[in-house]
Amino acid sequence: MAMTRAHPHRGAIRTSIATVCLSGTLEDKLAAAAAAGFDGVEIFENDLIASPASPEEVGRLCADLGLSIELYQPFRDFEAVDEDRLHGGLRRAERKFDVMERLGTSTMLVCSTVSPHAVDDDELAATQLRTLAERAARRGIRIAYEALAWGRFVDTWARSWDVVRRGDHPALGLCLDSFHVLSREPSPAGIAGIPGEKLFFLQLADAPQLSMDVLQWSRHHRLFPGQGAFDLATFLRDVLDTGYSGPLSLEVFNDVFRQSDPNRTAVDAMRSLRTLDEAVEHRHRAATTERAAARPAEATATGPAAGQAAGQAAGALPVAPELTGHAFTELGVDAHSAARVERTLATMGFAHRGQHRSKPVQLWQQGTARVLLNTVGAGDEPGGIAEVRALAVDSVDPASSARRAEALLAPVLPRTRGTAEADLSSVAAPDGTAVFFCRSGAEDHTGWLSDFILTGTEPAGGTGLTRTDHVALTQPFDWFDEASLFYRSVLGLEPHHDTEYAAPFGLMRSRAMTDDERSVRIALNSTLLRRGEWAPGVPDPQHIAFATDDIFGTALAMRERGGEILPVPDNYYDDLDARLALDPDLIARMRACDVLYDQDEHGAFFHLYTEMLGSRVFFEVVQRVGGYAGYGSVNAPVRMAAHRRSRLARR
Ligand SMILES: O=C(O)c1ccc(O)c(O)c1
Ligand SMILES: [Mg+2]
Repeated sequence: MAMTRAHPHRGAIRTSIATVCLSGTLEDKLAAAAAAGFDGVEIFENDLIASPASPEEVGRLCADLGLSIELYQPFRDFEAVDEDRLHGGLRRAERKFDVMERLGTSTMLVCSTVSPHAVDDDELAATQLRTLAERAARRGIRIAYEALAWGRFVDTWARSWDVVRRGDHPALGLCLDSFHVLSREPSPAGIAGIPGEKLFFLQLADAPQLSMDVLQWSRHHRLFPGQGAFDLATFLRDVLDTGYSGPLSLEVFNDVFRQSDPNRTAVDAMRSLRTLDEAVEHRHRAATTERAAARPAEATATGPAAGQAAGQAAGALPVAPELTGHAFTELGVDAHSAARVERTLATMGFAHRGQHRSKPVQLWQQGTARVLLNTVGAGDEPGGIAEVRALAVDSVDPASSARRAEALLAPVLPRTRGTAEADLSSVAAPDGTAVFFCRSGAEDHTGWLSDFILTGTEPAGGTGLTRTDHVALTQPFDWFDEASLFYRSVLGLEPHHDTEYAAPFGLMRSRAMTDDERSVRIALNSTLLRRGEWAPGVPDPQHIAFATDDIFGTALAMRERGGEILPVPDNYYDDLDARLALDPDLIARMRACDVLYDQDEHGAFFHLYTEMLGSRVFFEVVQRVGGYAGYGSVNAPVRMAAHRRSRLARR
């Protein structure tokens, strides 16, 4: 499906995905690309070679699926060689042109050579590419030349552009691949100066910032835009400014995606492209506004382009409505765990405020922190099931939030609606967690609280908890990048906290996302490697963190009510003293209350944990002082070891 928004310089943007991004056979990949709504594909040669279908049949299959074949790739190690090798290369190319003709595609990607037989002579490379382009042109084919970041000689976009310019043939143009460009030059200058008609193809990929061999980086760690560290919005903005009118094509080599359900990966890919498109649009608007402000006399000149973009935006992705907080978090509990979770909530100062009119769901509340306990069938988990089933955010416009989620291909969950029950929209996150969009204070159905028969009585004094600070979910290794893009794009959050740390049962990776106002925070954790069978910690723990303005007051009040706080070892406090030389009285108070500590350039962070409740859930209490932006992940290994210890003690 073509993106409905048009760039001011051009028509509707076509979307495309390289078959190499997806797992399976060529047929699996094409079906997945089509189902996710892509307009076209890049056919990766190995996928065709392994297919029993003839090129004509593949062409027809694509046509039947509504996919255009945007590119055939890769043609390698052609240029800057001696005459013999040139003839061999031209013969090889003619055979591939035959295949392309049969497929019905007209752009061939040629990667800059890595051959030991090539020579360092750009003039020769240009001349030979021109010969290739002449042959291609006779067959109605174009050559898109791409600099691999590890090319033997041509290894930057600037040098590939120089070769293309020297080659000077209408059927010879450039392929830009954001990975090769941004892995070498995070903010490349000059791309916008390439004439759009010489830019034949654009491949998009993101990647995490890694210090490693660039070929390994590219072949194993590429990600979809928005999942890594590259500034793709600025890059794409520059490319579109050239007047480029080809497709936006994703080309991601990734070890996990190569093994994942291609339908799922293709949806992730499309979500990424739609979100990138939106980010580019923001850049465009910001730039237009800046220009208009700087040069008022020219405001009318920039007006029409901006107007056109804004007009086209109707029907595009609904902007992410402002979020105002966590509305509730729903825990699934069973007969074994329910009593323990209820007792813990009570000792934390929560009151059982209401009962759902028709479902076995309790509402527990303190301040605006709300936990729903949904009794689910008994399982065979020791200690009982306790897990996060749903998280709900308060949105100023829940209907728009839901429309945005749908436009980003989030699976909409069926509404199980009874009489006088909230008609809340919810979608499924990649790990199955339901995400609800509410307006807790509203009178209409989004005011979901009216579904509960409230006890009427305000509970007598809590422990000082005011709101939900964050919800932390452990993601299966394979879904981490997908999940982080999901929460970012669907909820309009920005990632601002990415860390890795060594924990007792493996290396962990943590990424948190939040809105501008920091009213909703979601933290995702995962192991850095797939886990084996030895995973004696708590499998995939989840937690809800509640905010307090006085951690010591909260801790004492919890203890007065018989609450258990996760014990922290003395070694921890000795180290805190050694590292940070905090006021000894403060350390003594933390030690007495099992409160952990962290600080950053903005402020300080105090936090404490409960024991593990049932299979995988625990609670945290946090106090942020002076704009501390993190999550205390430096202390997570201490917490994990403590949870392990108390689990063993309870056996
Ligand atoms: O890793 C490679 O060989 C390879 C092939 C084709 C591409 O477009 C690319 O970016 C990399
Ligand atoms: Mg490429």
